[in-house]
Amino acid sequence: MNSKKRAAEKAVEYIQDGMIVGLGTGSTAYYAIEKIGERARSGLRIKAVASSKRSEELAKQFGVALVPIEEIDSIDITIDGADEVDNNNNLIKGGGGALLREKILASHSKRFVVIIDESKLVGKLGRFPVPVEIVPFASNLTLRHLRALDCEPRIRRDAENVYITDNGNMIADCFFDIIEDPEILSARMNSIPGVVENGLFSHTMVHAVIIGTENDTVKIKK
Ligand SMILES: O=C(CO)[C@H](O)[C@H](O)COP(=O)(O)O
Repeated sequence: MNSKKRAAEKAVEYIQDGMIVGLGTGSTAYYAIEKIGERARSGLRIKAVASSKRSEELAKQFGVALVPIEEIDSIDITIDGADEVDNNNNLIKGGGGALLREKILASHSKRFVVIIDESKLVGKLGRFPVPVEIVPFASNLTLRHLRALDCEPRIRRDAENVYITDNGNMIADCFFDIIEDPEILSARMNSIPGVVENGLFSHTMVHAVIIGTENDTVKIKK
């Protein structure tokens, strides 16, 4: 079993009967959704909300019952991947383009459990570009504001075309070197008109990080 799958399957052990479960997006979250489906077929009764159209499709494929997000008040547990995790459990997310819905789910979750392999661990964030969801209107001007934060923003493309999120927006991938203070940077980014949300997730949201290692075990970082 690979490391991502090992982390995902460990996280799924936290799920109990009757819970509302947030489904993440990406290749690690895939294994979690697959495992939740397996447990559902063995009798686990849960309802799920998805952070992307892709994860919604996977849930249907694996037989995970979905509930419209408008019908819930809170989420018991969300299980999701990350692109980088620093020493304090701050995250960069959104490599899969789903950061806005992922952050909404995480912020309403009693437990937000992050599943990664060891390659995602860093001392300080910044090796991976910070994805920022921006509205298409005046995106050139929004990029100018982002550039003033000392990064090189690039509009994400999907082969030939500009990548469009599930919310009809664009992603600016912002290349920094080292991010010294993710909280301040996140606040600065979100104060720019035209920015919808950014991919920096505060450690204050994170309940646990489950790391699948190469040697058949998982480590849990709180
Ligand atoms: O934030 C995400 C999607 O928007 C993913 O969780 C992140 O990109 C990690 O993906 P993977 O598990 O495929 O490495």
